[in-house]
Amino acid sequence: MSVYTTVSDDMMQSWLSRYALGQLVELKGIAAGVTNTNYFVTTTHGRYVLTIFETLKLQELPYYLTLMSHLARHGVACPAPVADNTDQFASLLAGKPACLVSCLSGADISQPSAIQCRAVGEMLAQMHVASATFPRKMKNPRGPRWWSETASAMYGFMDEADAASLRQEIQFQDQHRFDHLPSGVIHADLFKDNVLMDGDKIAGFIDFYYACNDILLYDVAIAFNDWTRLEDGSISPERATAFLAGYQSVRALTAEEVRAWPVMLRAAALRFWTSRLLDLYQPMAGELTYTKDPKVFQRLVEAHRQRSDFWL
Ligand SMILES: Nc1ncnc2c1ncn2[C@@H]1O[C@H](COP(=O)(O)OP(=O)(O)OP(=O)(O)O)[C@@H](O)[C@H]1O
Ligand SMILES: N[C@@H](CCO)C(=O)O
Repeated sequence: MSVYTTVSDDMMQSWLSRYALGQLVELKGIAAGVTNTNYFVTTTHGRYVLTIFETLKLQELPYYLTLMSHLARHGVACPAPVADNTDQFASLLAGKPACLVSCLSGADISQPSAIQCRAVGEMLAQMHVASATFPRKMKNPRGPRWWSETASAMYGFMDEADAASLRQEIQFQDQHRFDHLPSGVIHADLFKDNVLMDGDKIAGFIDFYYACNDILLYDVAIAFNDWTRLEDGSISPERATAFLAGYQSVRALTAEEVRAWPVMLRAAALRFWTSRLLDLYQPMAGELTYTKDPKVFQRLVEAHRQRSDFWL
């Protein structure tokens, strides 16, 4: 259950007076989610999602919220933040930064079909294209420097063979730089649990709080590694082909991107291998973590090393 910050009906009603959204009808905590507190808020005007940010600061929010607003305005399926009477997307509630966004239909799915993978690939490309005109910039806090430094702090916790495999991957990635590839705004965490599906349609991408400016192909690889992976850890060729066809139906990959793809798949898997190791061995104080298994991404890195077919 992740309602870390409790909001009473009275607090909510009073905070809602900042908005042109009518009167509070119902306030209901959302159990899913790990990092933030989320509520469904029904008012006399409609249904919204309240997010209370447990770690991000008020001054850090404009990048993410104006990005979501920009994307929603361009027709990308994602929640639209609602501005208050002072034209701000976020303000303090119960002493923490909070915002309201539109409530989407649909639910996340764990076993996507090829058709659903195609739809996600297509919407991801739409997001990349639409964000080309987004003016703000954010560096990726979890790029190559971050994973090198984090891995150095993890080797001591790992058994020797696993540490050697991680070291090998960091060294391999150090020999490859992608600064020449197309870059832009990336979601950076487009896993299955961050997409709400309504049948075969994308109801919306959510959880933009790792979004940043980086290589577009890296975003494609992050989503690909999660959406096309079967429960046994192997990549489904049907899902893989459909996902990439969906992406390329909107934005064709350049020849340089196609050449970089095998290395990028490994980089994207390395990023989550490292973050899961960090969550396992050095969880943040007070954080409620359902620790996710780092081995899943270790195995994926190692499988990508052996591959000769990359679905492109
Ligand atoms: N705009 C929305 N419309 C409908 N449901 C939403 C919306 N935003 C979030 N949700 C629901 O709330 C749940 C939790 O949201 P989310 O995954 O963003 O939580 P978080 O704690 O902020 O992030 P994380 O779990 O990635 O750390 C989602 O699984 C989804 O069911
Ligand atoms: N999607 C991440 C967790 C949130 O960043 C993972 O599965 O490791």
